[in-house]
Amino acid sequence: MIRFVRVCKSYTQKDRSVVPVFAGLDLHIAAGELVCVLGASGCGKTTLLNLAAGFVFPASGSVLFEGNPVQGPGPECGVVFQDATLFPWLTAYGNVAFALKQRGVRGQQLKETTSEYLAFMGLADQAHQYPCGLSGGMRQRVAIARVLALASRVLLMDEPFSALDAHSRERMQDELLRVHAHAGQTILYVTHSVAEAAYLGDRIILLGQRGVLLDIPVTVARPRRRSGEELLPVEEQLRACLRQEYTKEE
Ligand SMILES: Nc1ncnc2c1ncn2[C@@H]1O[C@H](COP(=O)(O)OP(=O)(O)OP(=O)(O)O)[C@@H](O)[C@H]1O
Repeated sequence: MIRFVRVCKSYTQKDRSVVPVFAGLDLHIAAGELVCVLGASGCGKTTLLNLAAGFVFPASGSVLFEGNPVQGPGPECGVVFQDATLFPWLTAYGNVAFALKQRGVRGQQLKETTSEYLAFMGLADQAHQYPCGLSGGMRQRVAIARVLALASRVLLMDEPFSALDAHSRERMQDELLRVHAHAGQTILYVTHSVAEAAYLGDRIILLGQRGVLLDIPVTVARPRRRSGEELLPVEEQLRACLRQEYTKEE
């Protein structure tokens, strides 16, 4: 569904120095896959999502969505960042409805879809609260409800739960798995947590300074046990690879 073909990407800093990020990255993401992306800080995880979303473009090579070059942000991709970016002057309901209105949804369908997705994320009672009256977890759930309501076929998630407390994070991870099992979106999920990647991923990609270091499937059946012994071999493989990468940097 998404293909990165010999993608080269670098950034020019203010002092004109060039930071190379990808030099010939090849990656294929199949429809319906939940792919977790791990890697040391600065290796290009966010850049990978931004390329898939059409927020930035490769210097050479191509990023393809169903065979066509990604030419800019489109309705097929929903993006969730680390901190929910909600309009503070709109309620939870207003934030979800606004996104739907942008897509031309009106009238009864607008009301029904907005309410349905807020309820799906457990926010029916908070629908008329403004973001400042919601907890961080609730704001993040509104952001996810907004993306899900748009029925994007691809979800690009950049450390979406990292600002949450441990309990909320686990709940949100399970909600994401429930949504994925229900709607089968293709998900690219950036995380710094080996345990989170092993718990969520169908497949884990470990990025390093020289591109993809590891690309492994997680074949453990769901529901998985958090840090269960079935996941240990995957976690250990990832940790060993990350350790090596950090050692090289030092
Ligand atoms: N807009 C930009 N302008 C200049 N340099 C950038 C820009 N965006 C990213 N970079 C640089 O590109 C490299 C990759 O950044 P990116 O944010 O993709 O990494 P990351 O793996 O997501 O990092 P982290 O885990 O810390 O979020 C970094 O060295 C970063 O400083």
